Amino acid sequence: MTTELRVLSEAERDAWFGCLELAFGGVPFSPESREMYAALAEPQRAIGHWDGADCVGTAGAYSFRLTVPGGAAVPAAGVTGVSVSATHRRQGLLTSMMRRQLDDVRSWGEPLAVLLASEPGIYGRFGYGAATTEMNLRIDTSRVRLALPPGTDGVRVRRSSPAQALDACEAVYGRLAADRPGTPVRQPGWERVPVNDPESGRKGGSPLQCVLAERDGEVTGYATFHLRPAWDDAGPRGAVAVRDLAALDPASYAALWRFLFGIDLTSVVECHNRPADDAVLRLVSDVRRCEVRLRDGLYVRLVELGAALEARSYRAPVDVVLEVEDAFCPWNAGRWRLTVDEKGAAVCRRTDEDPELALSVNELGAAYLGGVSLTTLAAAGRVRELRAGALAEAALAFSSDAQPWCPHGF
Ligand SMILES: CC(=O)SCCNC(=O)CCNC(=O)[C@H](O)C(C)(C)COP(=O)(O)OP(=O)(O)OC[C@H]1O[C@@H](n2cnc3c(N)ncnc32)[C@H](O)[C@@H]1OP(=O)(O)O
Repeated sequence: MTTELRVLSEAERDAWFGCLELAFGGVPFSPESREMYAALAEPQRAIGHWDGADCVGTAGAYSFRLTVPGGAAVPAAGVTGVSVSATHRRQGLLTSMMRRQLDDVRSWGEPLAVLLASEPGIYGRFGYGAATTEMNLRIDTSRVRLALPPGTDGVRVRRSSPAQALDACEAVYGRLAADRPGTPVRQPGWERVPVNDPESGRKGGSPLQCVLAERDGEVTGYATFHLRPAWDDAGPRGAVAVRDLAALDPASYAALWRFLFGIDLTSVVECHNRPADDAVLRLVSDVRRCEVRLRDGLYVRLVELGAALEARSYRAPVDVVLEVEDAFCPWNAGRWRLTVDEKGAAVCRRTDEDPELALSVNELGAAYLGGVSLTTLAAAGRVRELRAGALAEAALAFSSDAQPWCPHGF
């Protein structure tokens, strides 16, 4: 069987989307979701595999800018919509799309590609490393109390509709983005994604609800959530399913959590996709009644290794020669000297000096946003130290204070 791989044309969009929908089980997207994603789509950056008139493979790449350690927003291809028809799986179609896509991303001059994987086993072979961790939480609010910081009572929490709160929420998101590596800087249209509310996403809960935190009339935070109220003779049994929560200061942050903890007819707060260092775990009285589950989040692929390593800043000076393996993008393979000055600014150049650390591009992708330590990767046998001291120096330089996190899907 032969298939043709080509850039998507306008006329082919519906067939491309149909292939994607079927590959994920055939449950149709809601009309609103479909319209929203169609508006965000960048067809000139999407590719499809065609078997005659049938679309049998899809892959897209949003033109993101991603926050990296130090706060810069670096061009990154946001890989999305990857699928191969069940009739054509395990014949190399995905591999050929990843080949074409990474060549394209390189030709566009974007040093990074990033994605959220449907399954963790798929993308390592293409040089992606899991760089962020998502924390899922289930808090027993009938038992857990919050230690509120001074000023919490001065924050007003008021209801708004998600649609009306959109601009205020975006302003908060935008102010927080530079401090959180892994955050996509949202471009116009993307503000709709966190408030998109198809019935299938509610899991039996209410339509999306929203509250704003305000001080002196200024919005200082927001939370969006679904409610699944329930009760019986023994008391409240319902759940608050938090979709999003962000605040500009500790008092606003605590006020939002206090509101969520106190909603009548509920005894559980569930959160999906919180950052691994979420301060809520430092507010609670009983961490044992907060079930924590960690999973992989954003995967990072250094497409142009030198440009990528120069685009972020570092926590400490370092001068280290890296020996990098990269079978899928061989232009990155070989020795690179990374030199970081006192201000954290880096120069990364080809060298033929003796290597001091040996690793593959996957480990560099995992460590890139500062959330996965090179020391931990070395303990797992995935980084080799060839000069004593090089590992500790590089691990410190690569680390980030805030844990990297990607707050929304794409
Ligand atoms: C960013 C995103 O959009 S993530 C979404 C990914 N899409 C999905 O999960 C939708 C359902 N699944 C699919 O559409 C397909 O099965 C895909 C896209 C995951 C794989 O497509 P295929 O064309 O079958 O992959 P291809 O034949 O190129 O396989 C390449 C290699 O990956 C392996 N592989 C493929 N799928 C998986 C998987 N789900 N888990 C682990 N390994 C996998 C293959 O075994 C093969 O390994 P090999 O190189 O050692 O032989």
